[in-house]
Amino acid sequence: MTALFSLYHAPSASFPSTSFGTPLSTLKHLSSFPRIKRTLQFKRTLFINSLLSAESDPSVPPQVQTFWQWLREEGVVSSKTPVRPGVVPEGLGLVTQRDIAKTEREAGGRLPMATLYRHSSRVYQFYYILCRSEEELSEIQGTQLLSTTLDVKKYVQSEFLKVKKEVILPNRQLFPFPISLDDFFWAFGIIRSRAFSRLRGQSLVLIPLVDLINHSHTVTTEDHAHEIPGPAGLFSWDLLFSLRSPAPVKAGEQVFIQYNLKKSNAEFVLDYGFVDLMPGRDKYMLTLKISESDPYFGDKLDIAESNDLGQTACFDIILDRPLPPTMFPYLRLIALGGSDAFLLESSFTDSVWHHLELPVSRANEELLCRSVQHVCKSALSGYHTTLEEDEKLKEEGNLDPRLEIAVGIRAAEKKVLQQIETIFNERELGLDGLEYYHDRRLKELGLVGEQGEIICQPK
Ligand SMILES: C[S@@+](CC[C@H](N)C(=O)[O-])C[C@H]1O[C@@H](n2cnc3c(N)ncnc32)[C@H](O)[C@@H]1O
Repeated sequence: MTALFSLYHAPSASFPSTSFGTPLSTLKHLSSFPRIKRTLQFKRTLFINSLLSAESDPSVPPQVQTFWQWLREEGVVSSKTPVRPGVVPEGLGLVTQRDIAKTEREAGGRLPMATLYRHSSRVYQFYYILCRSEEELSEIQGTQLLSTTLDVKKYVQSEFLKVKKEVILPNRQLFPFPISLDDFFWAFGIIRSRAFSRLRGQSLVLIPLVDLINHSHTVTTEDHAHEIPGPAGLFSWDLLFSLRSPAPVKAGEQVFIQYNLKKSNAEFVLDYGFVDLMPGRDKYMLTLKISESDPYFGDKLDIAESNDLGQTACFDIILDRPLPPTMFPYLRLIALGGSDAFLLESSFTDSVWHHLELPVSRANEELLCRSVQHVCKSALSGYHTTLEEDEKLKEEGNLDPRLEIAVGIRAAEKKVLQQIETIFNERELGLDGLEYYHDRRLKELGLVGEQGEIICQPK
């Protein structure tokens, strides 16, 4: 693995594993902008002669050429740097200047951390989901992506008001122009899509140049950021942050990393502005809840909690994958009542979950099937198009890229909902053929004959 860049983070601290984007929960814990150290030290001596410098590549925007030139003057990059900025289908990217195959030696230079350059709108054409008009957002009407987007928007808006009051207004002279909510959305987007996260106890770092690296679904490891000891100045030694290509790359090709293996396509759109081709990213989150008005609420909650679930449980349903294993027991627990309520008695405390892993009674299984079918139907009725209409639009092609993403997201959600519906429709049709708690109990007691008949005396 070749190190593309290595850089020093002052003061020294450990760099645990790194990837782009950070969980929203992490951001929610930040009451204001994350504190970002102002200086970084890049390693000074880097790899091989440039075949084509960024400043001689006319397709690279002038701001990036100026930036690259400045990096050269600062000694951050040199003729030996193995990559250069290049114009690629994903906007800008890092293109190799020679074959990259194995790890080599590095040294350091300095780079002001606050140096950020605004990208052309082309690169970020998908990004501004937070800034999209009502009309554009209506294309994802009914989707979980829309509700998450609106929640995030509300959160960022409230953070903006706080930052404006506590930081911007009292320090007006520090800002070259008035900061609007849209500027704040832009900054939020930059951090979400470009910052390295999970560094040094959850802080975020923005690293210009390194952040030009794009994502590819063909990369199956998030192993690209490393912490290595090395020289951090003339007389100092520290831990260096090193970005490495996860795979060998031929000269002139683009280097990619894997941004995140776990995120859904909706999260990809929200964080990075594109959908990924990796299978398993199309998901629908089904939220199930034990109602407070349930006469057995307390008992059910105890059982859920002793099995690492709660009053509310969220299940990620993935397209073309089986349902999460704990979903059926939880559904049976919610639906438990009537003559099945004996399972909630204290004598069953230790075994109830085991019983819920298999069908309890016809009534219980039928109730849960109907409830899930109802949830799916109601979710499907919230979209303003049908799956067939979406598929037709996709087939016709020539969609505006933003619309293509919207259609992709809403079609994927509908496919998952239809998949869930089909599973529960088929289950309902097969209710008569299932074995329930009492059947199993009679078998255990030896009260069922060869032909399935109930016998009076144990065999
Ligand atoms: C960390 S930046 C990478 C550099 C970026 N391409 C640029 O021009 O500055 C992340 C952004 O690059 C774009 N990007 C990265 N990988 C992509 C991919 N596989 N497909 C489409 N866009 C991608 C998205 O706009 C994403 O938000």
